[in-house]
Amino acid sequence: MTDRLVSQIQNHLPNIPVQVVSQGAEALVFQTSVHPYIDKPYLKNQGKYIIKYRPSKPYRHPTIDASITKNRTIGEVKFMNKLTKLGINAPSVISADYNRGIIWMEFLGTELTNGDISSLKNWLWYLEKNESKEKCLNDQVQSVCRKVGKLIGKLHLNDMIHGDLTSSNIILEDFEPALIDFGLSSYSGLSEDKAVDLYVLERAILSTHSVFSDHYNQWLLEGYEEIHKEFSKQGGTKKYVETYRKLEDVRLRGRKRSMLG
Ligand SMILES: Nc1ncnc2c1ncn2[C@@H]1O[C@H](COP(=O)(O)OP(=O)(O)OP(=O)(O)O)[C@@H](O)[C@H]1O
Repeated sequence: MTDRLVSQIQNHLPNIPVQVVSQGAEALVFQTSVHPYIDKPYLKNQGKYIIKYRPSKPYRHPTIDASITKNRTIGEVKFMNKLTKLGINAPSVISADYNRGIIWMEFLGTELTNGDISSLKNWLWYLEKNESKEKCLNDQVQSVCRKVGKLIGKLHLNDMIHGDLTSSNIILEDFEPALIDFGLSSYSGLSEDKAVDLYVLERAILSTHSVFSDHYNQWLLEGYEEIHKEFSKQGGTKKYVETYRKLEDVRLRGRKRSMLG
């Protein structure tokens, strides 16, 4: 399966060495050392780039498949470009081939001591496995969680919804978080949609980092509130209160659903 898809991308991008990073339901992610045009000095991690490839789905009608691939790729690129324009940390798009479902983007993150990529999930897991409780809950962890909350707050203040917030879709670069994976992203000013985005992350933190999830989630929300208060003249505080209220509703619905099975 992966071999077939790797040879597909190699047909699309001849002579570009690629290394598989991950295979999701929707896309394959590769790492490459090659920039499609020139080395751009403003990008971090020179000589390391990411190629996200949405392969065609053989079970879909070819015309519909081509249209879905093209629209999703355009949607993700537009979303990422808007983030870059707004100064919200996320990889910069370098190049895209909409018809083939390819996005060439900036590589973010570093290697942790154990060789894993510095996603929030891997970093917290590393601490949880190797360090004391004190270190897992120290000022640095608290500061990173608050920064993540602020980052998501910035996104929501711009009426942008990530759609798949998890600790693996947050990459740390010098302890500064950046968002990745905008395959399910959308635009909405509704507090309900923002609350669902927060709830998805809250549940992801609970299941992935169960021991300290209460602390992490509390700090995330504190950061989220803080950034809204910084924009209180633009209605930030009101927006925070509305979204927080909705979050409580969404949590309640979630609890009812799990009680009913
Ligand atoms: N810009 C980037 N810099 C560094 N690593 C990245 C970048 N983009 C993606 N990755 C790596 O590739 C993995 C998968 O990327 P992404 O989540 O965008 O793809 P996906 O196919 O939607 O994944 P999934 O279906 O698992 O959510 C990430 O977890 C991360 O490890």
